[in-house]
Amino acid sequence: MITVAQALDHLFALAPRMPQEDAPLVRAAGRTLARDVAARRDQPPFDASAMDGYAVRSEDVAQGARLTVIGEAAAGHRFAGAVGRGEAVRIFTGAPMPEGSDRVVIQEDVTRADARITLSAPEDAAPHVRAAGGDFRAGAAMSAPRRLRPEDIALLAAMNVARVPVARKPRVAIIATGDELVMPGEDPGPDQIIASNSFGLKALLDQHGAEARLLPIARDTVPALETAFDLARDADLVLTIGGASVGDHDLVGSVAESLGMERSFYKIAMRPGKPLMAGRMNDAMMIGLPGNPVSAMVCGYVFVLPVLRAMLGFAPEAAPRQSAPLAADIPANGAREHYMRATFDPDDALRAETRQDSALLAVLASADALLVRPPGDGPRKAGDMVDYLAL
Ligand SMILES: Nc1nc2c(c(=O)[nH]1)N[C@H]1C(S)=C(S)[C@@H](COP(=O)(O)OP(=O)(O)OC[C@H]3O[C@@H](n4cnc5c(N)ncnc54)[C@H](O)[C@@H]3O)O[C@H]1N2
Ligand code: MOO
Repeated sequence: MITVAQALDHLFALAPRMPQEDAPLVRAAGRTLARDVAARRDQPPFDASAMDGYAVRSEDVAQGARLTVIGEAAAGHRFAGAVGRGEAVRIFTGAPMPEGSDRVVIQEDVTRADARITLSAPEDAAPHVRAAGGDFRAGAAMSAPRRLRPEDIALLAAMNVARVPVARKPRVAIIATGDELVMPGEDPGPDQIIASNSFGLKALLDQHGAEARLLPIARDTVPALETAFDLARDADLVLTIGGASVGDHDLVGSVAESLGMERSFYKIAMRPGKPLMAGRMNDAMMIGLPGNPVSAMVCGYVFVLPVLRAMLGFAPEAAPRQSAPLAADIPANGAREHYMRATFDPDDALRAETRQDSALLAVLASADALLVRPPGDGPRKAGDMVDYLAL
């Protein structure tokens, strides 16, 4: 069996990089920027007023000073003339500063009578002017790769980038396998259960930038699996769930190989998730996940998400780990890296769940983290620092 780190290296070597495509701004949130983009203009493009008030020359500002209002500047409408000594221009937030003026006195500090204003003691000495290019200059770059957040979309819009170069969404085909499975909402027979982890994986992958598709459940027969792989032909990544172990009905590996899958590895020294397999399948990549619901989800976090990020153009890196103190003693770990379901106490200490069976979705759903135990780790005491993956 190989280690988790070795498996990740193999997976990164198999992961196809997504081509670039253009997305309109309104569709770009959550997508991954595929190359650096540059601002097409300065922002603001002119010195602009930051307040509603009067644009003046700063040498004219004194308590009791009286100035003549010679015109108006509003956002989108500049004042055509210039402000001379003893003059002011009525101005509103966002308007270009008139020539000659270098300061805005806010209207709260002014008494107006017809075309005359009198300045009272100013509340502050701030000029209330936003300098041209003060936010960003033309040519300023947003660097790729970057998962575009709503604030990035706003910045791209201000940069006048209407179409955004993004990585194509990786197409992931998810194949749940097993005679015992029915879809949620169906009427299960007495020996049947509801397919669950396929839905969890789709949610996980879609949330992280994939376009995941659930194929019909494949029965434990060679023709059913062949049909499922055929339906997955256009995928960049084929994810199977179940049928990965050593039982008589575990056919996924052999059927995939008969269809041209070149296996890269099978079995990892980890718990849960041991019977993971992966390989190249024609132009796509195939990952065979173990069927146990928690095993499949844990492998989703530990392997599939880092692969997805690599496909989107991010550096090939393991899922980020954090550390926290243990809430209670835990016994020595075995020879496999253990991803234990754990919750945070109110004091932020991490508590391993007592029940760690890889079939228990309720335990996984109430967990905050996967506590990572290295292979052969000795017993640990409350207060010891441990690594975890946040869920
Ligand atoms: N003799 C051995 N038996 C098993 C071993 C082993 O090393 N030697 N490994 C065990 C481990 S660890 C795991 S994990 C499982 C993985 O088996 P498979 O990948 O072949 O999965 P299945 O047998 O098809 O299913 C296991 C379990 O999960 C349920 N399942 C499957 N798919 C789904 C789904 N989409 N949604 C919900 N539940 C699903 C299935 O009904 C089974 O209960 O093998 C152990 N056995
Ligand atoms: O590896 Mo299995 O995934 O331990 O339950």
